[in-house]
Formats: sequence, C-alpha cells, structure tokens
Amino acid sequence: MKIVRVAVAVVIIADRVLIAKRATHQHQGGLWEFPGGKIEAGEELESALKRECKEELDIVPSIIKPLTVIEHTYPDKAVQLNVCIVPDYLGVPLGREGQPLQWCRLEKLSSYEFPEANKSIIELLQN
Ligand SMILES: Nc1nc2c([nH]c(=O)n2[C@@H]2O[C@H](COP(=O)(O)OP(=O)(O)OP(=O)(O)O)[C@@H](O)[C@H]2O)c(=O)[nH]1
Ligand SMILES: [Mg+2]
Repeated sequence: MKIVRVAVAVVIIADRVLIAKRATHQHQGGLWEFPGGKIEAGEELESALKRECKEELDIVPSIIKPLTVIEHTYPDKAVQLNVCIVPDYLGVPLGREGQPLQWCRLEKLSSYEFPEANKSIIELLQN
C-alpha cells in the first residue's frame, strides 16, 4: 500500500491543545483529530504544515517543532503522520472548513475519540 504522508499540527497553548472534528465523509470521519493534511509532491513538511494551518484554521504558525513520526496502516489506507508542536501562531483559529474546534486540556484528551494512529501521539503529549 502506498504511504500517504501527512503534516499534523499539535497547537498547544499553556495546557490546552486545539483539536478539530473530522467531517463524516472524510477518512476516519466523525473522530477528533489534530489539524493537518497531506503533504503535496515536492513540498517540505514545514510548508505543508503552514499551508494546512492556513487552510483549515486560518492561522500562521510562528514556531514549529518536530515531535514524532508515526506510521500506521488502517484497513483501507497507510499513513505517515509527521507530527509537529505549534506553541505559537499568528491569527485567531477558526474552523474554515466548517469543522468544530475545541481547546482541550491535555489531561482530557483521552476522553475524545481519535483515529487509532493518534494513540501514541496522545500518550507522548501526556507524559
Ligand atoms: N489531519 C489529521 N489526519 C490524521 C490524523 N490522524 C490520522 O490518522 N490522520 C489521517 O491522515 C490522513 C490525511 O489527513 P487529511 O484527511 O486531514 O488530509 P487533507 O487535509 O489533505 O484532506 P482532504 O483529503 O480531505 O483534502 C487521513 O487519512 C486521516 O485519517 C490527525 O490527527 N490529523
Ligand atoms: Mg485535513
């Protein structure tokens, strides 16, 4: 299976993380996620992350710190999540694609339903 490379932004301010709800028609629809999306051919991770943050949240990350890379194979799709921490940004986040947003306390992350691949990200964030 071809691996889809994805840029994932974990926007954290103090003890809260910005999460978004995936639309029902999307892959892993109805679950919560960290904003982000597919890295285009020839695109750098940072550029993809900034582009997705603008497209999905209308913010511009001012600091980007690589956190981890996670490879996960769903029954229908293989993904490589390139997860970055965004501890600062310009603008005011809004769900530009109509997706609900939530500032979730780190300790509460486990009470939201995320795609399987996110489990180890959440563990990392909470430890
Ligand atoms: N953005 C994002 N994608 C995730 C997460 N966890 C996870 O397994 N994925 C998977 O990564 C893949 C790509 O993400 P995406 O659907 O947001 O890509 P995109 O923004 O380019 O969307 P589009 O294809 O609707 O245009 C999806 O298959 C999605 O299920 C996550 O926390 N955030
Ligand atoms: Mg996306």
